[in-house]
Amino acid sequence: MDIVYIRGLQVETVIGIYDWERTIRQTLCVDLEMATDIRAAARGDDIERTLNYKAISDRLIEFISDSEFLLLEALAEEIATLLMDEFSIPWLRLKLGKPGAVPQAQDVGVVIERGEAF
Ligand SMILES: Nc1nc2c(c(=O)[nH]1)N=C([C@H](O)[C@@H](O)CO)CN2
Repeated sequence: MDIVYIRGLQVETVIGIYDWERTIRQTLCVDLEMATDIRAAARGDDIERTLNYKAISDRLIEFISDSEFLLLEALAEEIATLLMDEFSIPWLRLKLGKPGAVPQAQDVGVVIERGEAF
């Protein structure tokens, strides 16, 4: 199994359970690992045969920017479903960090794995 990844993608959005959080935009940090087999793309030197991290980053930015979830958990599940459906990803590991949420912590958030690796 091979991995195409995106690390440290920063996106501003409305997210949080408190009233004050519904009135501001906060920065989330996305780390994403996606299972794939890169051999066909490598053989053909062909972007069409692999997971295009630029296209996936653009989709993530669009979706997260437009969303207004309360919980990171809810956003993470929606992102996983969307990416697996739209880009035919069999397995992914997604980390959503909310670095500003707890001032005493460097970062807080969730990590999920969905699908089956091969
Ligand atoms: N497991 C979670 N815990 C908390 C979340 C969350 O989304 N998932 N959210 C908050 C607040 O919105 C927080 O980020 C404000 O500082 C608290 N705990």
